[in-house]
Amino acid sequence: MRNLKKYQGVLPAFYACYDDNGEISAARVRELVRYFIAKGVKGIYVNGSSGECIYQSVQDRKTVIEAVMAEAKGKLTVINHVACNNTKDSMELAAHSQALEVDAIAAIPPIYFKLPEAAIATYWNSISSAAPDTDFIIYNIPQLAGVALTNNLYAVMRKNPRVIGVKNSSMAVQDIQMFNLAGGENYIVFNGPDEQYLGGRVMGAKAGIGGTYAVMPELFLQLEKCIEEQNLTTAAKIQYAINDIIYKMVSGKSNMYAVAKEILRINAGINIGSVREPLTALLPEEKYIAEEAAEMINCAVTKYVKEN
Ligand SMILES: CC(=O)N[C@@H]([C@@H](O)[C@H](O)[C@H](O)CO)[C@@H](O)CC(=O)C(=O)O
Repeated sequence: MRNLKKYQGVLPAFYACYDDNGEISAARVRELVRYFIAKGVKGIYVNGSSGECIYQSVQDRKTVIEAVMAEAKGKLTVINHVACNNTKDSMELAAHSQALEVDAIAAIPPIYFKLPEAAIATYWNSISSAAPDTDFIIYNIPQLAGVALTNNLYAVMRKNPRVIGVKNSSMAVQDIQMFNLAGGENYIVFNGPDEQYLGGRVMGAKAGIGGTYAVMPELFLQLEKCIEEQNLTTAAKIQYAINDIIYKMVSGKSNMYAVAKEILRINAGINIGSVREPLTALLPEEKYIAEEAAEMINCAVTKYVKEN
């Protein structure tokens, strides 16, 4: 049996940290890592959707994970997403990740062209072969990738001994139950949609990776604690508070990650820049959205964390 404990818990998706010119800032990456260490999360998921990987170069992504590991090694579980939508660059990032001794690499399927499952398996196994000593996590996010992981493809991938599980961001929580049943105790499923962290954990996910954890890690840690204690009544209340905050964050035209970065400036005094075009930066007339969400977070933390 594998020891998957280092993955079991709350793992915020790491944001892209840019300087004032929109270039990757290693210093700001390291500051955000220190923030997560101080918050007591289990680990971080780097260079994923929340990390704006789709809009970054291979060198950008190498710079990010190098700065992350300089600060996080030995202190956080680090999963690095390496898919680049072509096999060659993805393998280069996989090999680079192994050299840095990340805990695991992850990969979405190839996007744009809808490839047959055999081609997807070849793509993933080629990436994994470039990091032969590193755990491999399948990233299922059909609403963005346009390709869904099936039980058949998951069975094929479990023949690769480096595959340890699935980060499941599909909105159908039953997918978590399906993949958890298929893999059993020797594999892990991570819950992807933050709005259904509770549902995903109840249906079989043993951990969560999410794009909004960064602005409210205390709430997800308290939610996880309530789940572990089987206090589902309070767990539901915290999940509802989290969802109200997410709905506020996405209530305007500004990209959610631009809003999230403003919340970090307001609540944590951390400046990690804006978002990279074509994502929409925080519109001046929508700054109130971040301010109100920041206040909602502080109120929920006082109510569900500090008073307990
Ligand atoms: C479609 C999408 O981005 N899903 C997010 C969620 O965490 C999402 O941000 C959250 O549920 C808010 O809608 C994650 O599942 C993916 C993610 O965090 C990442 O890859 O960085």
